[in-house]
Amino acid sequence: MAPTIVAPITNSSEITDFIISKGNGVKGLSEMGLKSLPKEYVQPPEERMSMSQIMHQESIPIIDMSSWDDPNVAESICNAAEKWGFFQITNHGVPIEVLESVKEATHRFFGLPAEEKSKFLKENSPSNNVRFGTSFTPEAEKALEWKDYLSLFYVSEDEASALWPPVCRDQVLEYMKSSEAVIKRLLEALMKRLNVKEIDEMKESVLMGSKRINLNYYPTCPNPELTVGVGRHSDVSTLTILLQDDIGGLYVKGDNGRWIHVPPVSGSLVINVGDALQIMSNGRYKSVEHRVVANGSKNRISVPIFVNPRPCDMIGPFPEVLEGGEKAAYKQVLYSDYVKLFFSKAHDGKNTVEFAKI
Ligand SMILES: COc1cc(/C=C/C(=O)SCCNC(=O)CCNC(=O)[C@H](O)C(C)(C)COP(=O)(O)OP(=O)(O)OC[C@H]2O[C@@H](n3cnc4c(N)ncnc43)[C@H](O)[C@@H]2OP(=O)(O)O)ccc1O
Ligand SMILES: O=C(O)CCC(=O)C(=O)O
Ligand SMILES: [Fe+2]
Repeated sequence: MAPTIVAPITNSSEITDFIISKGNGVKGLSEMGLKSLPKEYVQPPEERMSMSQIMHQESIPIIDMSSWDDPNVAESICNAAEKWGFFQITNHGVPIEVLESVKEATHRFFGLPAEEKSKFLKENSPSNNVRFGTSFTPEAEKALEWKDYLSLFYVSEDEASALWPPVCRDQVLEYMKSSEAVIKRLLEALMKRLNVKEIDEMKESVLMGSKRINLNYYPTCPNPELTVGVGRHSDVSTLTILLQDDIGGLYVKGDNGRWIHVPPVSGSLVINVGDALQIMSNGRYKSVEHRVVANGSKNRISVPIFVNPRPCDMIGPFPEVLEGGEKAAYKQVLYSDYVKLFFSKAHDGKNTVEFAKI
């Protein structure tokens, strides 16, 4: 096949057109072999990661879930959710082959030609529930983020069969299905500590009534020190179950404000508390700021499953948490209002949660 000749991209509108409108993403830009970072991606110094901000001696807990019935396991999960808001789990019951095949499927999707991927851009996608994009909210961001993504909001198997990209659909569905048991176990343990004895239908809906899965692709970057893969944010989910590959680059904010690396552990899943669980637990479990650095020599992928309330659910502190006389720190908010606020602005740390504070 004759090589495609690509003219150099020089100005801002050409960048936007090539990356956003034509569906090449930052992957397309990276593959052109550009020597320096376009100015649109240069983050202000306070948003870049410097070595002095990293705390090398700390690490988030790694919890072995093989003896699930041992009360120490549930205890470790709740302690980690209170102190760190982040932990890794091993022996979680999701087969390693399922994890490997969803990673392969992610590479397959991003390996498609831009014309194929652009069928899922917001303007072209057959549904709002399937979206291929780049950065986070390019229209609201002063500086763009070095990441492309495919975001899939799960409605039903039938909808997924009809609308999700066939190159990754089955593997993504399998990963979602096989992670259900561990998600339930985690939530059961976390609820017990909140005095919620049973996860009835109402609680199940508000804790895990909707799911979104993102396939993230962070291409090699010419000046990784000047930009970010994902800027500082907390997730708006109840819990996030994240599969990362073996490259590394995810950092979590520790309680002294410095950043702790989440090292890839083969076969593990990273779990983090989202804003919805912080609100429902009245602040007992913490959604913690995290970010992803760009990489100068390697492409990285990650696959988070965001476990959420349903968009139509009202969320607020559970009555069981307030039974002992604790004052509510958050009001009742409509979850879709909360998520729309999150998606309407650039990443801004933990600011979204202010919307729900009393
Ligand atoms: C992408 O990079 C990210 C993502 C994240 C995500 C972290 C999370 O925690 S995701 C969990 C989000 N929660 C849910 O999906 C819960 C359930 N869903 C909803 O409540 C709704 O689907 C909705 C998201 C509120 C959308 O409501 P709808 O009424 O259908 O309206 P839309 O027109 O579809 O969207 C409204 C508005 O939201 C933005 N948006 C929607 N989906 C996405 C998406 N997948 N990615 C980015 N932005 C999205 C968008 O601004 C829409 O406005 P437009 O004018 O652009 O249409 C963490 C870190 C990352 O880097
Ligand atoms: O890629 C990662 O490791 C984390 C991505 C993330 O924080 C997100 O998609 O919300
Ligand atoms: Fe996140």
